Amino acid sequence: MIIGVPKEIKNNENRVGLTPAGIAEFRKHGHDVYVQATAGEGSGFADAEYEQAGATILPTIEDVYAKAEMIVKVKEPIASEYPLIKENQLLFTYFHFASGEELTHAMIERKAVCLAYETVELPSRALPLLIPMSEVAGRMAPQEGAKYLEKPLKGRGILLGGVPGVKPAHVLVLGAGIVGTQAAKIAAGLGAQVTIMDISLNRLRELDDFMPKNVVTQYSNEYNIREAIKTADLIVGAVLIPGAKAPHLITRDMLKTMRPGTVVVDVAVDQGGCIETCKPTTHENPTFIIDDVVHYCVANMPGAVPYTSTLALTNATLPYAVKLANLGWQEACRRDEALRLGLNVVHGEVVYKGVADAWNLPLVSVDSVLEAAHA
Ligand SMILES: NC(=O)C1=CN([C@@H]2O[C@H](COP(=O)(O)OP(=O)(O)OC[C@H]3O[C@@H](n4cnc5c(N)ncnc54)[C@H](O)[C@@H]3O)[C@@H](O)[C@H]2O)C=CC1
Ligand SMILES: CC(=O)C(=O)O
Ligand SMILES: [Mg+2]
Repeated sequence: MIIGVPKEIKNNENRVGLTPAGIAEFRKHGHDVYVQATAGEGSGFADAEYEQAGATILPTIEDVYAKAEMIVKVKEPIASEYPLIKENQLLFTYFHFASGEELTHAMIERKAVCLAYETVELPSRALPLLIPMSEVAGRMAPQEGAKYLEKPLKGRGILLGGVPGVKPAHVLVLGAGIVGTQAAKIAAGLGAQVTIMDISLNRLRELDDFMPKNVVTQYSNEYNIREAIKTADLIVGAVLIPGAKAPHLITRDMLKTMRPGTVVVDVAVDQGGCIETCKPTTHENPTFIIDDVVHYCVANMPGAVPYTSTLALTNATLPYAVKLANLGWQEACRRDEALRLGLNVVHGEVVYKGVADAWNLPLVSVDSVLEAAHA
């Protein structure tokens, strides 16, 4: 198969879809890989390293899309990339369709095969291609929150860990999955008083067993959230209903009950956000203020730490990408239920329920597109 790796063009997105080690793996299996010039630079990989590993460097993004049968990248295509996408081209990347109506319609129109990292799902319900970036974003959330809590950045002016004789900050984490757990762990490590909420009691039981004493678990419901936000200094949004729009756990009216300078880091913004007032922001301009609450809603947080993130992401994606190249997407998805769940939009049809529901589009069964592709 011919694989293409374009340079990411989203604001401050410094990750890249394949490392030189990934190129070597593809070459071992007899595939050809084309990498856009300087695609790996932001993650510390020079063109020469890709070439040594067996890739061909192409000068422009147009060249890469024109050559490739499968595109391996990081973030969803953005508008200038839409016209480059070819019918039947396989795109293996994050899409977050449930928060991107224009993107959904564009991919339907291009008749591409969109296999989304974030909905590849194991029988255990774990999301193996989301986990590594959730680990990164979860660990970043208290770090970013701590920064924006500083007074010159419009926060309350409170130190997460306090000091002897002065109370630490209160950090509220909504969602106790990968992002939430990592965020709670780091916030606790910095000395904050942490409350973590989830609707899964089993998950809260697990956390209760291994979290330090300054992390308290609490069931997530509107009553408890309304109470907790009154005293929270930093709120981390970390809920997920896979492939679907995030529920709004903090609504606009609730902001007025929060203290001025409270910071919300809505990591779930890539699925629409769990705080109603969150809108996606960029690393260039990460925050905005509504009702004196500082909103940090960067949809590609790991893009800011590409030296860590690219390796973490490609460790997880590469075996799946190689499987897709070896077998073709149809056979790979027939054999691997996890990959099959990654199919979101195929040849102009929406095949993932969360996406169809989000934009009121007809849902077509994955089986029927796999059958059609077989025929
Ligand atoms: N902004 C960014 O750069 C990044 C964003 N993310 C996003 O972060 C979000 C969370 O991801 P993960 O932690 O990997 O998901 P996860 O599936 O591991 O955890 C989500 C948790 O939310 C819980 N939940 C669902 N409804 C809830 C409710 N009403 N109240 C409280 N908890 C509820 C679930 O029970 C689950 O434990 C996703 O939207 C993901 O795409 C992940 C990485 C980077
Ligand atoms: C998961 C995601 O949206 C990211 O890593 O950017
Ligand atoms: Mg207020």
